Amino acid sequence: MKINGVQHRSVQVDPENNTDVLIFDQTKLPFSLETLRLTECAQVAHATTSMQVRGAPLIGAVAAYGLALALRVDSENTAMERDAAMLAATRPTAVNLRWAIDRMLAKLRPLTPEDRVAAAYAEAARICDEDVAQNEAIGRHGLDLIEKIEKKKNKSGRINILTHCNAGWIATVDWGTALAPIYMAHDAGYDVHVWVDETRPRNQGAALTAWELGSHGVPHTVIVDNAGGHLMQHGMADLVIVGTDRVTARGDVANKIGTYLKALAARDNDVPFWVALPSTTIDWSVNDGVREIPIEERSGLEVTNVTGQTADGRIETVRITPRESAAANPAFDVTPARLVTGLITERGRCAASAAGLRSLFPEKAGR
Ligand SMILES: CSC[C@H]1O[C@H](OP(=O)(O)O)[C@H](O)[C@@H]1O
Repeated sequence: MKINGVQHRSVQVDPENNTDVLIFDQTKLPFSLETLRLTECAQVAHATTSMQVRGAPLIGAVAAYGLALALRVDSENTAMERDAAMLAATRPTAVNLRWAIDRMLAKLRPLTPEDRVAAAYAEAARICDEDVAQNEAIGRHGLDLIEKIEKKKNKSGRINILTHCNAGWIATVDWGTALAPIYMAHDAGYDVHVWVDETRPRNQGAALTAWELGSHGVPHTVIVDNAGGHLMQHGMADLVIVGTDRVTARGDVANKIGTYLKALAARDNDVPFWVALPSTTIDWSVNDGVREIPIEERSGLEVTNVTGQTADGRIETVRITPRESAAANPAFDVTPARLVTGLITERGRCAASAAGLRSLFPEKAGR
């Protein structure tokens, strides 16, 4: 995505040394855009658990480079398997992380240790290039959906889309998933406006989606997470598009906490609820999302404290609850397929069902 006319990806290898991994520190946004230089595997793991880097497709891509960094230190089997397992364990819900590590190991295990470093960087680069192409295709298939909705509207041409959390270009290598169709619709001249769920507790919407859309000139309004149902009741949302961290073989969708509640409100108000994802987010090995998808439990401090910028520009974290109050912080929830209007993938749109997914990915049918 372009920022001030300069093309950016969310992860790249430093062209100066073809070794170090460069990401944006997403915990610094929207107040500053800072590049983080990762030179060893442990730094990749920390960046992932601390959410300096986040977003299902992106944490997979960065973990792939993390394994390449690890192999530079020790490319023997024992170290490779240990470092791969450590990276895969950094976050449990986004299947892209496990998928990327498994793909890297499948490529690297047959090689001699001497050949592994170069092969790892090359495979990680392929993962990144594929993510960009997949997300661009998601954008095109989502744009077609927005165009259809725009034609059906009998009021002003403005298309109001609600999104939850951040599934933009900064959550992927580029383009994003849920935001890719929005960028393309905006660039195509459609009057698109986005209701941006703040997305407590880490405020990925208020801090990241709002920053992304504002940087690209897309009209948007930040709202509290609990306002979405009201807007839908009053016909102020034409469409909901969200990203996802894991979709099951029957179309159940794990995504940022609060997504399920949005889907319930959308169903109650006949608002189309679409989920955008590259096929690397599909977990063909599970069906029942509520029972089978591991939900990350994060620190309660993310609930009891908030971080923001003071009037004189300082970044501060303050407590918003009594010290003695406990806090629970499940980071994701699962929306059953029955509440999902459809899935937008790089191969097109389909119903959130086993048959729908098989129609787009027949090679996975026999799994
Ligand atoms: C295309 S990002 C998909 C997904 O990942 C985000 O989770 P997190 O911010 O915890 O990494 C969010 O659930 C997005 O919808």
